[in-house]
Amino acid sequence: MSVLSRLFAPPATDDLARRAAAVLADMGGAPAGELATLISGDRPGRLPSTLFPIGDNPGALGMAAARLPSRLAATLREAAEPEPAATDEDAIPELFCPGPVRDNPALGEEVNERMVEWAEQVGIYPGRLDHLRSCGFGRLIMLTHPGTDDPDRLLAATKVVVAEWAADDYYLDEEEMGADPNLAAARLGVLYGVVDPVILPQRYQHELDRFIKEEPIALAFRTGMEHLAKYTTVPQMGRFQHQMAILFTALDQNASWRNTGQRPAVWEYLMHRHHNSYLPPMILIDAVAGYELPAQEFFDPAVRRAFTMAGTAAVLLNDLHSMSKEADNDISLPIALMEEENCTRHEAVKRTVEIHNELMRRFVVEAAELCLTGSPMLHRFLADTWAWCGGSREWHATTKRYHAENAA
Ligand SMILES: CC(C)=CCC/C(C)=C(\C)COP(=O)(O)OP(=O)(O)O
Repeated sequence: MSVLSRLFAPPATDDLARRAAAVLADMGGAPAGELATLISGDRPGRLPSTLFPIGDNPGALGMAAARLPSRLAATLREAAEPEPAATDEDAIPELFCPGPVRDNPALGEEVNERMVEWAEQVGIYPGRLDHLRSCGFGRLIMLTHPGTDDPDRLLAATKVVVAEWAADDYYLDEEEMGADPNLAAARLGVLYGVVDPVILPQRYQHELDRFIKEEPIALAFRTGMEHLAKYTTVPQMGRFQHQMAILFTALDQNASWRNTGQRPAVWEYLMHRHHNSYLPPMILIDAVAGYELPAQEFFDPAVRRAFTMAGTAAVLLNDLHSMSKEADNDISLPIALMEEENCTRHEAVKRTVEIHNELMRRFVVEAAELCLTGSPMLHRFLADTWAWCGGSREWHATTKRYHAENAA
C-alpha cells in the first residue's frame, strides 16, 4: 500500500480523523490561557494579562519579574521533562496549548459580516461568499486578539489574513479555482509589490494601478493594508511586510515541490513551516491590541526564537486539522513523516502532536527566561502570543473550513 493510499484509506482514516479531532478539541487538560500562571506557578494576573492595558500598573510588572527566578527553576525542570507517559502507548498525547482567553461570538460575527461585505467589494472568493462566511475568519481574529473589543481594529487584521488565505487558495492550493503552481512565483512576486508598494517609472505606473484594480487579491491586499495602517506604527508595518516576504518565499518553495513532484524531508518541511507559519497574523498582536513592542526587543534573536516557535507550533496544528481537506499531493508534516519514517497515519498524527508540544513547551521556557529581563511590553507580547495560540486552537477545532460536518 502506498503512503498516500494508507493516509487516505477509509474507513480507518475516518475513525482516526474523528479520534484525532476529539483529542485536538478537548481542552479539559489544557494549560492556562494566562502565560503568567504557567511561568510563575502563581495565581493569574501577576504578570501582564492579555486583558490589562499597558500602563495600568507597570510597577506590579517589575515586581513580578523580580519574583520569577525562584519559580523559574521549577518551570524549567517541568518543561524539560518528556511528555507525561501515556497509559496507552499508542494514544495521541494531549495538546500542550491553551484554550481561548476570550470568546465573544457576537463580536466575531460582527467582524465576520463586515469582512464578507468588504470581500464582495474587492471581488475575492467570487461566488463563494457563503463559503468564506462559514470559515469564520472574523471569529478567528476575535479569538486570537483578546486585547481589544474594537471591531474596526479586528476587521483590519481580518482583512489582511483573508487576503493571505486568498493568495494561498487561489494561487497555490485550489487548482479548480485557477491555482497553478507553475504561475505561483510570478503571481506572488507581483503581489509582493502591493504588500510593499512599488513606485514604477511614470509611463508604466498606470499599468500597475490597473492591475491592482482588476486583480481582486491585489486589491484585497491594497485595501486591507490601508485599513491596517490606521493601527500600525512605521516599524510594525515594516515588520509585517518583512514577514510577508518570508511567507511568499515559502509559498514559492511549496509551488516548486508541486511542480517537480519532489517531496521534502521532514527537516526541510519543518524549515518550510518555520517560514510558512502563522507569524503574518501573529506579528500584528501588539498593533491590534494598541501597543508596540519596540523594534529593539522584537528583533532580539532570543525573542524571535521564542516567537517563531509559537508560530510554527500553531501552523502544525493547522496541518493536523486540515488533513481532511487537503489534496493527495499536498504536503504536510504528517505526510512528510509517513513518507520518510514509513509510519502509519496514526503514528504520524501522534508524532506531529509531540513535535507541536515540544515547540510550545520550549516557547514557555524561553518566555520565562525573557521575562526575567524584558520590558513590560515584552512580557505582554509573550502573554499575547500564548493567548493567540489558544484562540487559534479554538478556531481550528470548530471552523467549517476544516470541519465540513459542522456546515449548516
Ligand atoms: C493566515 C495565513 C494564510 C497565514 C500564512 C500561513 C498560511 C499560508 C497558512 C496558515 C495556510 O496554510 P495552509 O495552506 O496549510 O492552510 P489551509 O489548511 O489550506 O487552510
